[in-house]
Amino acid sequence: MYRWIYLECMFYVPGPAAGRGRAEMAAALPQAPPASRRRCAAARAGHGGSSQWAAARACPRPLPAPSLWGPALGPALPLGASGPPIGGRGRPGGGDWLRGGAGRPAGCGGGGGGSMASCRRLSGAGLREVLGPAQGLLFDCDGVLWAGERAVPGAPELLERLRRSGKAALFVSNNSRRSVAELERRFSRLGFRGVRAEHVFSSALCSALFLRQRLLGGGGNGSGAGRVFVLGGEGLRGEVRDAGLRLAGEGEPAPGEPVRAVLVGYDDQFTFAKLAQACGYLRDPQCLLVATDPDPWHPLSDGQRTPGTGSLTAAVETASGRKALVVGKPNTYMFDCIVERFGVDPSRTLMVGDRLETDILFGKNCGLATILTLTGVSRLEEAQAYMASDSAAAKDLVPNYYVDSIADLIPGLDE
Ligand SMILES: Cc1ncc(COP(=O)(O)O)c(C=O)c1O
Repeated sequence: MYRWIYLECMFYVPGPAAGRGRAEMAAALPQAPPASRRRCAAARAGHGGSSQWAAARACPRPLPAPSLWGPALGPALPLGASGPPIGGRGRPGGGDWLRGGAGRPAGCGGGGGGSMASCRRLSGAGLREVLGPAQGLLFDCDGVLWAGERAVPGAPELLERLRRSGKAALFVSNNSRRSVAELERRFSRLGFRGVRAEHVFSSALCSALFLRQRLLGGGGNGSGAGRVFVLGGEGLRGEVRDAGLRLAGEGEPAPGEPVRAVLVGYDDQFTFAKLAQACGYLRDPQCLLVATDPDPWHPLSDGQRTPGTGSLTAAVETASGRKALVVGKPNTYMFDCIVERFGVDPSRTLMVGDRLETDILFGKNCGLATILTLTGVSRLEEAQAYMASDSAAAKDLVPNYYVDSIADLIPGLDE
């Protein structure tokens, strides 16, 4: 039986952002203090702050089993004392680290990590070749597991078959609309059995962890840390509160208490007045501008599109003259959160997504082999166009493999 392997305190470079154009898409996360290893060693030695939590946050341990559904899983490590090191694997500027591979794991199976993506249909014997050595898969949610309120046919069965094959599954979503608790209920409602909130890494959760790290430095209860102005709904606001931070406009502000961050998420009540308020806070250069995800738009069932967080972030960036730090895919921060909690071996982990500019680039940035599924946003022709391009940046958007639907992966798994 396979097991996730804990990679102790690895250092990566946060991925350059992409989505609506890599250059102007949100910046990679800022450089972190090179504290990860020290933190880990200190926590193990009992100097990690609030003991058990600090140790757990600093030093994730291998899971007892890869199954993330059953009792065999064992407890997930708590995420919450500090969040993973910010950009802890980084080196200044992000630059062209994708080419060089310093600190990056070797490729997985058919060419994750540093090797060239091939955009090959995954079928027949190739399915077993790729899925066989994998210890686990990361799944994007919308467009991969479900579309709106309908599960992709065969998707619940695939997760069940992965569980029976002893392979883990975790979920990475740029959707900042809902809390992970709400997402857990959604999994259940759509027929996905046994998925728990701690298996889900949303841009709302990870943004809250990121802000906690930046504003509280991994400890404290939020008092005196200043407040966060959130452009977003209750799901996002709840994650920020749960991370121990206080929201602008709620409760009694202490006299002179500053707003230390503006967090832009999906806000379907976005207004000119809110934009102006955000810009007012951002006049203070100490006030962070953070966005949950770079998604420019989302498809609707009638073929129309609805604006995504990336559109709102662009408005705030333009009006404030500031550049947002974008936490969600393709930035590697979500993967850092996963590694902190579960510890995974990137060289034996596959990333499955439907959007080239976020999911596939995220997989690439994290050193994972990637599978594009054609049930969502991106088309095969787009991947082929990126592959034909002379631009190295475009080639980073090419998946290693593609399938028509994730149900096509089922024959590659043992009974
Ligand atoms: C507001 C919002 N953000 C982001 C996403 C993308 O989510 P995912 O990363 O799960 O595809 C969606 C998908 O519907 C969405 O509605």
